[in-house]
Amino acid sequence: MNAEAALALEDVGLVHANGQRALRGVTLRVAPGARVAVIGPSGAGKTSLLRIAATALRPDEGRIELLGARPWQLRARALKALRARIGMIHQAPPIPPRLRVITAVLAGRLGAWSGGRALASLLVPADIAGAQAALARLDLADRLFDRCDRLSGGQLQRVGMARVLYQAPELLLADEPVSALDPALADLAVGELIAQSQATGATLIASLHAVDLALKWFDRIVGLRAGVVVFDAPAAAISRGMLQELYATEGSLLPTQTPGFELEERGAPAPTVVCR
Ligand SMILES: Nc1ncnc2c1ncn2[C@@H]1O[C@H](COP(=O)(O)OP(=O)(O)OP(=O)(O)O)[C@@H](O)[C@H]1O
Repeated sequence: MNAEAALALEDVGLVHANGQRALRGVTLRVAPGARVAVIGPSGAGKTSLLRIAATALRPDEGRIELLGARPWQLRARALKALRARIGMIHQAPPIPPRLRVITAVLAGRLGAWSGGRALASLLVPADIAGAQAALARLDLADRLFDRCDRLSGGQLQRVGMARVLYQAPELLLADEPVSALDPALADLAVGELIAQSQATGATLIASLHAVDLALKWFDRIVGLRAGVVVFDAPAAAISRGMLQELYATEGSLLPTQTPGFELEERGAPAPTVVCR
């Protein structure tokens, strides 16, 4: 594998502890700074794929390379340092309910700070302006000192996103990051993830439920079904037929956030398309 990829998966397979296979023969190469959306029906393996990229799960088969390293060959300290360069936005962020919003956002940099600074920041918030700026990007600056258990699901989702924007990781992973947001906020939030990648050069890989959101914002779309990559193509080359086939198990109904979204048939895909 080439050391320059932000993420390189080669023939990766994953079987969950209960014997359920989630991924099979996944080969994917994402260059530094690239922006990739992963789409596919429920149970396709999107979360499993992102958790492998975040080193939260170890593949059972194949090889993974992350930011120039082979994570599962690293010693504990080096693996921790690698993880501090990766930011994961969860569908339901794992934030302790009693935490204040500001503390939850500042926690984004705990992995990069010294033990003393991290501890001090939990007691007295260190960078109020920085946390507020990250929240303002998601229209949430006025909730800075609220407790997280006083927030709605959509607000909490945006706090989780602000935390990772504040972290400013080299590899930004997002697992259905806007599933609890209304269409206008979802559009704003995905736009901010793209802006972050453009401003910092971070690689962005996001799984998205809404196909129209993926096509609007991302350069490259990976279609996953039953744990297998069925296409990997520039957004401009995605055709209605490819999407209908991807969502065939859901009656070919495309999940979109815009009612009546229609993708015009674009004919034969461009030559760069990889269909499996
Ligand atoms: N912790 C787990 N234990 C056992 N099986 C799991 C676990 N997590 C996921 N699976 C199974 O692995 C497969 C892929 O699941 P995954 O959550 O990765 O898909 P997904 O595309 O993210 O789905 P969704 O869009 O519904 O969130 C599914 O068959 C699922 O049932």
